[in-house]
Amino acid sequence: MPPIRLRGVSKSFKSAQVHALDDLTFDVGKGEFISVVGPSGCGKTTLLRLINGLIKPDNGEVLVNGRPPDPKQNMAMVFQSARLLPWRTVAGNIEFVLRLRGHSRADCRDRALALLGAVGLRDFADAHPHELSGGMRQRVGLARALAVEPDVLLMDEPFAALDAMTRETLRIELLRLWERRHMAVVFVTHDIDEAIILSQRIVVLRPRPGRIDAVVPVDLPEPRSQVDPRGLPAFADLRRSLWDRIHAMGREGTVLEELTGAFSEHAPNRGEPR
Ligand SMILES: Nc1ncnc2c1ncn2[C@@H]1O[C@H](COP(=O)(O)OP(=O)(O)OP(=O)(O)O)[C@@H](O)[C@H]1O
Repeated sequence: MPPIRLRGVSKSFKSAQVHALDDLTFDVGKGEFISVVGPSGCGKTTLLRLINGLIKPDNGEVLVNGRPPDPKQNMAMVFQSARLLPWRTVAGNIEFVLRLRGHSRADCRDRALALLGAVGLRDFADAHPHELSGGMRQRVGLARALAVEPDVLLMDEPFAALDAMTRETLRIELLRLWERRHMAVVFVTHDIDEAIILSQRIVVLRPRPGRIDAVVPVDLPEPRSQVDPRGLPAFADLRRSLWDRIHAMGREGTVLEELTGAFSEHAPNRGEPR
């Protein structure tokens, strides 16, 4: 059984009369890194919330390690902002999660320091969140997520609020951690290049209701923490084909506005008529 399995999953928000997701079926394999892309409102965050069990599907089945999602499972989520406890130190934020899992005080401290070392923040263990930059706080968020040794890691646009250089550094750090630990990752992003750089497969969603438009394999060299694929012709081809797919959604007249807003920063041929 793969770590994540979805079969015919649909979800509506009746109060808002929104049919958010319709008939989603796919698996995420052990140690697989997949990204989910699609225009604003196509249901990416809803998909993550279904996988971590915060909400339940109306139809179909979501299984994590063969069971319905349960907060006690080894699963972690990273959001766009790290949501740290401001009154705790950096190490204290990680220790807190470990204490909840029943680790001894001394063990928590050792583990927290090791994790902070892994994300390059060992020297900031006793600082408070307000003393850190946005990128550093996201690193702490990542370390805290890894503290539970998740076999499923869900990430909702974790680098979207960061500047380009910090984003680049954190991508490489994430890849290094994933290459070492090989957890199953579902990474939501608006950034097509980021999706290609990080993933082994990309799930493209189309909106209203959110459906799978395609599941695209990324056949580029690994380990990606060492081989930057952006100069390769295969990268350009894949980027082009993803963009063609997304523009085709726009031509169908369903999503042009959202696409222009959400994807324009990275669109090839920006501003050129198509
Ligand atoms: N709790 C909720 N109640 C009502 N409607 C909701 C709720 N959560 C999501 N929706 C609606 O479901 C649809 C999908 O939302 P979702 O946040 O999953 O999209 P998204 O692809 O993550 O969007 P974005 O890229 O803008 O973050 C949207 O139309 C949204 O308004």
